[in-house]
Amino acid sequence: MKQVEVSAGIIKRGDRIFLAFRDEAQHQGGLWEFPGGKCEAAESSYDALCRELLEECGITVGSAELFKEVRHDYGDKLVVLYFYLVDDFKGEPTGAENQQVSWFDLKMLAELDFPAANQVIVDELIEAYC
Ligand SMILES: Nc1nc2c([nH]c(=O)n2[C@H]2C[C@H](O)[C@@H](COP(=O)(O)OP(=O)(O)OP(=O)(O)O)O2)c(=O)[nH]1
Ligand SMILES: [Mg+2]
Repeated sequence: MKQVEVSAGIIKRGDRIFLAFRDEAQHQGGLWEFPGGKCEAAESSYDALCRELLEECGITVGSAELFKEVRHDYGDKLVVLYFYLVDDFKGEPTGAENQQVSWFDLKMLAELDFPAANQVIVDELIEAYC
């Protein structure tokens, strides 16, 4: 089965989180995501995070720490996700690739639809900050 390593950023400012909406045509489309993407060969997960957040959201990561590593089998794809907590960044995040984006109150996250691999992250964020 296809296996991919992905870095994603939990972009946090106070008690709000910046999310992007995955296009219907994408794998796990029509769901909210923490912005990010696939790690390239010989690229660290941290470097992939910084590159993807610049490409997709136009921000420069100042510092970020690994929040949790999640391995999830979607049946058609095995995904290893490195979720980083990003609370220091330069620039104002936008949908730099024309994707729909929004800031959400942390307590709102429970109401949104995410890919299955994200459920544990949403639960832990609400537990930690709400
Ligand atoms: N970015 C991101 N991907 C996620 C999350 N949760 C989750 O299961 N995924 C899965 C969906 C995809 O199978 C994979 C990420 O792929 P991607 O489409 O974002 O990769 P990419 O930005 O490099 O895009 P591409 O141009 O290579 O298609 O990880 C999440 O919160 N953020
Ligand atoms: Mg992506």
